[in-house]
Amino acid sequence: MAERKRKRPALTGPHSSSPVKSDKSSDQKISPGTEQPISSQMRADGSTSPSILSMKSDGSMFMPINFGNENPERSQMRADGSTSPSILSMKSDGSMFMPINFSNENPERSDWDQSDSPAAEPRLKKPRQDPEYQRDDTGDTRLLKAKKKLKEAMKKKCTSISEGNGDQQSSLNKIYTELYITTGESEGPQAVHEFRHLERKETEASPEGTVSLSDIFKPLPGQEKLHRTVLTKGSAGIGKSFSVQKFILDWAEEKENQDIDFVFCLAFKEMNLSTDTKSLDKLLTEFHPALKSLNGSTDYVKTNVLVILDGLDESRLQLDFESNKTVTSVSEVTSLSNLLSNLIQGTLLPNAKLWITSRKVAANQIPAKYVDMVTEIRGFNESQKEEYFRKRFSDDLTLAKRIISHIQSSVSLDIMCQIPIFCWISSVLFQDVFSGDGKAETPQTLTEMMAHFLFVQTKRRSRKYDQKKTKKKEENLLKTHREFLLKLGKLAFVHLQKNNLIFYEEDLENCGIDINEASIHSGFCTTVLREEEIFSQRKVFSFVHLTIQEFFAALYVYDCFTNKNTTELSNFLDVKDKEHTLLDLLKMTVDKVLEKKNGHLVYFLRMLFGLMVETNRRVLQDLLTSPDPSQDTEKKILTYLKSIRRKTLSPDNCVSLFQTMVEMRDQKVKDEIQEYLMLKDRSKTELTPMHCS
Ligand SMILES: Nc1ncnc2c1ncn2[C@@H]1O[C@H](COP(=O)(O)OP(=O)(O)OP(=O)(O)O)[C@@H](O)[C@H]1O
Repeated sequence: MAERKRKRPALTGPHSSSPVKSDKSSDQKISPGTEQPISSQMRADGSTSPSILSMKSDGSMFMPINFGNENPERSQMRADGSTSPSILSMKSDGSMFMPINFSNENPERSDWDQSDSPAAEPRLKKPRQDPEYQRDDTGDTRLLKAKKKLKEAMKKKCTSISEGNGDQQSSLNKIYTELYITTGESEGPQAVHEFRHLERKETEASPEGTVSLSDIFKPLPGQEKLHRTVLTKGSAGIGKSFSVQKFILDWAEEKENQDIDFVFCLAFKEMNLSTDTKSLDKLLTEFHPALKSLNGSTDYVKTNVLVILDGLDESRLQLDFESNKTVTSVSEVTSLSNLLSNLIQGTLLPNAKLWITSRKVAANQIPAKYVDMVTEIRGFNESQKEEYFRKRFSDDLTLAKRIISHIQSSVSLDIMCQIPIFCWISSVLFQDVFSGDGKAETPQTLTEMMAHFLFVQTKRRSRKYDQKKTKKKEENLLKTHREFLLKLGKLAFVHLQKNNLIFYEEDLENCGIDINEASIHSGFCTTVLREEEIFSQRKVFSFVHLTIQEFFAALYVYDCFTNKNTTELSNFLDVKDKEHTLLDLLKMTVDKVLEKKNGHLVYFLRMLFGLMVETNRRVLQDLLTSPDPSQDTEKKILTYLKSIRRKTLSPDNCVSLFQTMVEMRDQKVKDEIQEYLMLKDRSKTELTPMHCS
């Protein structure tokens, strides 16, 4: 019923003790009651036209593979050639004219009076003339108070994070490593990282087209006006949610973006839990109880607001931009999907900044005309990757060095580690390997990497919690835990189909999982007890990262396929009446996944097919059954994949199939692309859509 998460903010992290700078913006930007609000967001020409943006020209489809970002700013231009942001009359929001709420003149003075707190903000030097300020003869206002409370809450939420070992929290500032972020987007939907090394020098040499996280709302060189909506794309585990968390933390710690008064973060995976209608004000307050101190006033809409919508790909809402009901007031009650589509269109909170993050395959749900700037997180470049390991193992730099050189010794591992989630998995994996006998295995594919990860986590869990350890048990580690691991696989698969990433206790029980066992199986499924009462204070569970849920789902389906246990899959494939061969089942799965528009099962497909290859699953031999070798299924399914690629496929699907073949260690397409890139005169060579995508 709920969805899951990939990186999750610590809900109970300690309060940061970092010094808080004085809030220079607080007496400048908040202008409640004035008719001259946040001028920085206004178009100089006063126009109210929405932005129009071509996210990807059709032409790009058949251009030579562009692993870099040859024309990064193309996608930021409006159709009229201007780069100006959309802007809208402040007055379009009915709430602007709501009477100021005098019902609670000075309700929580004592809370606000925290002048002894290190985080206390300086008071306003001069009393302001507008009524909202006059009501408070000390100059403290409810807005300032709410802003301060919000910053404190955000700091608490974002200071530490759980990266996977449920029992261990890390400081975000300590482990956060700068990411390579470009403006515009790469041409290939999501496979770019597979070959990025081929042109790494080129991209790293030029900072052009790159943007720092804290600058995404600042105008680009040559761009005079600010943009309202930024869409940040990136593949799974590339660091989107981590970036969101870091952006918020820097704001809350008053290090960056102090022109923004309120930062609200709405994660789609959490919004999926909300079923009732509500106003935007109610939604924001549910997610950010700091707003409660405004006692119902919606004056914050007159300040500089940033709303972050994180993880669009995790959304189960149908966003309708064509025939949705127009909503202009934050107090108007409507459905959640209506609220969000109006927010994205700019009819709701027209003056707010909006930041949407999404995996690439799901990002096209938002019409280009509602996006002013596209950025893409491309993961770590060479030096950032090394920096990551040095930070993670700052107390053992020799280990960091060994891991870095080990990763660099394998081309595929090196490429995989451009994606931060794999740096994390590698650090878990190689910490274990290098503290053992030193005979490190070098995973070559995503599936193999995940298989090693599962093995290491199971071993850790066993060391920590298994009371009666016997040598035999250790040797048959995966066999011992097989039943539990496959139940987790079932949970992963059942909910992946529905794009559910957060589960309740009853969801676990429905899959036969003992809650206590799930809780101690940290590293896979972490217990999260919400600190805030968002919708209900209930125990919720999620896989540490979506990629891990996808891998578990693949394990489960692989097991069902190879053991002919297809009754469990009848909701997924039409397998009721007939017995099907493994090859049939795999073919049906490809067709089913390619049918899906949002691409949310493609990583599952990739790893399911990866498991068909013996080398990828050798570390899991006690857990999984091998297919009958006489059927030659591996070869036949590869032939099938190659035959599909000749049919008309979307670029995203082409890439998914390509990645699936790479996962099955088929080198053909990869070799053809490399050959092409070596050519002196590429113009004479004809490329297929598969190569281009
Ligand atoms: N900048 C970073 N510094 C250090 N570690 C990072 C960074 N970005 C990501 N990571 C690591 O990668 C993991 C995945 O990152 P994150 O959850 O942000 O990815 P995502 O892009 O939101 O993925 P998905 O689309 O699957 O949700 C994090 O849990 C963390 O371990």
